[in-house]
Amino acid sequence: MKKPLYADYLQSHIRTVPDWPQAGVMFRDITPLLQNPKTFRLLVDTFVHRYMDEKLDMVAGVDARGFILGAVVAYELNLGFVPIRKKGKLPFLTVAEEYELEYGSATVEIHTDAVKAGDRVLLIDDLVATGGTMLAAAKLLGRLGATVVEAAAIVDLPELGGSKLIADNHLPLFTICDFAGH
Ligand SMILES: O=P(O)(O)OC[C@H]1O[C@H](OP(=O)(O)OP(=O)(O)O)[C@H](O)[C@@H]1O
Ligand SMILES: Nc1ncnc2[nH]cnc12
Repeated sequence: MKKPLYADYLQSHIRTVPDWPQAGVMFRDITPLLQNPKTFRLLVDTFVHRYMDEKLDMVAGVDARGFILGAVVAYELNLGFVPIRKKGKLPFLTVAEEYELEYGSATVEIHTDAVKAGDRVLLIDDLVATGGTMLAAAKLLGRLGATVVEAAAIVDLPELGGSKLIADNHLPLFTICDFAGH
């Protein structure tokens, strides 16, 4: 896939914090990218540019960093936004998907009326690591009968295998930059 315009510029505003939240993790911190008004605008516009001619019905964002990006992209595309949340946060009827983390497991949930059968949905998170979160979120949308047109994130960490897992599950994935070998 061709690199988006400004991919390197945007990537240069992602801060790496070694050994956070635990030893051995290189945490890719997107807060500087959001903090700077110029990079925040370019970031949002990169997604808007990619999807503005797609026939979409909804944007779904993943708890929590996917909310920051997903809501703004939805607004700019004149679409509604639905949250996919960690377990126990949504008040109405939900469906849930459990998925494996590096250690243990986690659960994400969506309201049963968040999307309709046949809806074409753009799924947004900030980052793909093992891919478990993005795949579980896509499964929830699939269980409600929606089509995930694409899963989108700012960052791919290919060494953790998520983008391959997502491709193996036939889910289209768009990311702006990756940290292979960094
Ligand atoms: O590809 P995976 O291995 O599933 O990891 C990616 C997920 O991990 C991070 O969220 P985290 O669970 O740390 O939650 P947060 O957004 O609340 O910080 C990130 O924002 C993704 O949602
Ligand atoms: N290395 C990492 N940096 C930021 N968010 C993450 N989520 C999972 N792994 C991550």
